[in-house]
Amino acid sequence: MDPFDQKHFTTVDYVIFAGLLAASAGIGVFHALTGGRQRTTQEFLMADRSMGCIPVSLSLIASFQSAVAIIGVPAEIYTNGTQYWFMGFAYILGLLIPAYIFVPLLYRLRLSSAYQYLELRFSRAVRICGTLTFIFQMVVYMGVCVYTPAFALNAVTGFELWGAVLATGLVCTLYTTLGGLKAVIWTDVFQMLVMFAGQLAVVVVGVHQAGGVSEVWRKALEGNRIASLDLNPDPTERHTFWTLGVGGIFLMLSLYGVNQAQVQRYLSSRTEKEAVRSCFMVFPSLQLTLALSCVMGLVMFACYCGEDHSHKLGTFKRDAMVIYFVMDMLQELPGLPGLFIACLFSAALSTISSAFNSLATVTMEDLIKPHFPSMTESRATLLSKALAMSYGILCLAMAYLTHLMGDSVLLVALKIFGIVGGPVLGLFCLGMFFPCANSTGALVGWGAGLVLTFWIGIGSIITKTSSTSLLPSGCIPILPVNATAAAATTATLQAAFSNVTKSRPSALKRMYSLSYMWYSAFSCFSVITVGLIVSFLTGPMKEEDVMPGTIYPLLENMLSFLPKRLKKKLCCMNPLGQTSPVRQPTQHKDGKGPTFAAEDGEKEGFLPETHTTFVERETSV
Ligand SMILES: O=C(O)CCCC[C@@H]1SC[C@@H]2NC(=O)N[C@@H]21
Ligand code: NA
Repeated sequence: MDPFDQKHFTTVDYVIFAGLLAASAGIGVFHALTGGRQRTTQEFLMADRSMGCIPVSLSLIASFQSAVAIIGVPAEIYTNGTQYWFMGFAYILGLLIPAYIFVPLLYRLRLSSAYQYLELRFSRAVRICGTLTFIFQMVVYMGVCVYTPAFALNAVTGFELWGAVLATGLVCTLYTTLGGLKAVIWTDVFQMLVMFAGQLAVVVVGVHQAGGVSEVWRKALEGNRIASLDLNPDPTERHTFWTLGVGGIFLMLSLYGVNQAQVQRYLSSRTEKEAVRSCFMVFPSLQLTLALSCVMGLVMFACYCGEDHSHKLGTFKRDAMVIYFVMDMLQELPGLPGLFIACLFSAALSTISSAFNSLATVTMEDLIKPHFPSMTESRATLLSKALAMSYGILCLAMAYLTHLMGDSVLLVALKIFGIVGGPVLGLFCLGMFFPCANSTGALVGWGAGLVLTFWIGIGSIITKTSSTSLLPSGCIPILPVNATAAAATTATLQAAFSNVTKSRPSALKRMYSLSYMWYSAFSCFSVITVGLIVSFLTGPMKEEDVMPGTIYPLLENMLSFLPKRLKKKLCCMNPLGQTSPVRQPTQHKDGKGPTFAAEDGEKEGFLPETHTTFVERETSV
């Protein structure tokens, strides 16, 4: 069969695709007409803080599992082998740390925006920096998420590119604007199920067509796509156990620990326990989606033997190959191509709707409400809806920008999280774990982290040092490039690689070739290091000046074995020399702000002198 013949949809496929859009829109309308009918920002942005852990956990995954992962991961496995699967190790600490540290601390502060924490701990300026960084990250990321499925489809099936982008964007904007966070969470649940079904169908049919599991395994071994445990400590090595298993932890923390889209879901849970439980429940489903996409890559390899011509045709084509493979596999089974397309757009819709809603939330809570405290509830809700709409339009524009980026979509998305998400993670870690950090230190640290990681990220793109390892290819080429040209290209590339290893790369070159999986960790540590140095230079913060409930006593817990004097030096204890157990506010039952557990002689449930809750006291002072 001519490998270049475009795959065409049957009516069944279009019906399934239209069904997905209709069902999503329906859920949006349902939540606009029921409950409180989205009349308050508490409902529109926080789902009335009434959600259970099952929908929240599925929505947490769907928010950062877009078409990028659905087609980017199989393309990665197909080209470079199963090394990427070690990302699964990062999910362990990447979810345990949020469950034990970030979620309880942020939940008890009863916030709406995660970045309110930065004002409570540091200053208004630090909060604005966190908010603007988040907005930048999500707007760029949204562009990639809208563009990926539409582009890949157009490349393989001639599916009308901008028609798909428009349909996705409009339906998404509709139900996000109508139904608020409740609609976004429940559509995420529905779309997550469609994603599982679509990926499973491709894997089951693919394994069958490739001749069974043992056949897939044998071919993957022959084409050395089964990666061994690579403990190479070299940080410029793109994918090793360290870059994925350890570097990936910081990537996960920047998403599942401090990203507004995820924090908003924790805060929308009906109790702190539900929020923590939803974090734990993410783990098995996340491992399942990772396994499905990795196996899809191996099955694709078994069918096409991994002829790697992506370097010749630009890596973007590599992502389109996955769609080609799927259409090729499911061609004879009417309805399954439509199911996979529905899976692709479910992945995109669930991520984009989460992005719209969280962008509208932080814009309202962090940038607008502080300047218009007297704004009425109805106006605030109307403005939130207008914001969700305008972010929808903006994201269509960003989709076009993605058209210009040349990398594989998975790389683009993960680099964005590293470069932009890492510094925000650094800000939260600086605030939570180092009581002596002050807001000047936080601001300078944040700036340093952003500049440094942007510099490395841009540098790696310009000098093209992000090494895409060219594994030896298999047998039949997928895309009909003439053999001689391909052989010539591979030969010149190998020659190029050989002389690179001969000449000693300069320090700058080595810095540019830092694996993109280290960006999150690198920027996080830069922010903390610079933040602490500047804090000490400008007068460290005193323990009693730090807002209670904004510190996680990590340092004290870790240093508990040290003599008191040394601890006093290290993390500026109060003058009495003992570490005043930082009093964590407890969540008050009747929905008022956090209060503190009574100490000896104090009245249970309220702060001793003022009998007001913690938040009221602070604002009344
Ligand atoms: O799928 C996307 O839109 C972005 C790529 C994956 C983002 C990170 S990678 C670790 C974690 N696992 C996921 O499925 N998503 C996040
Ligand atoms: Na998604």
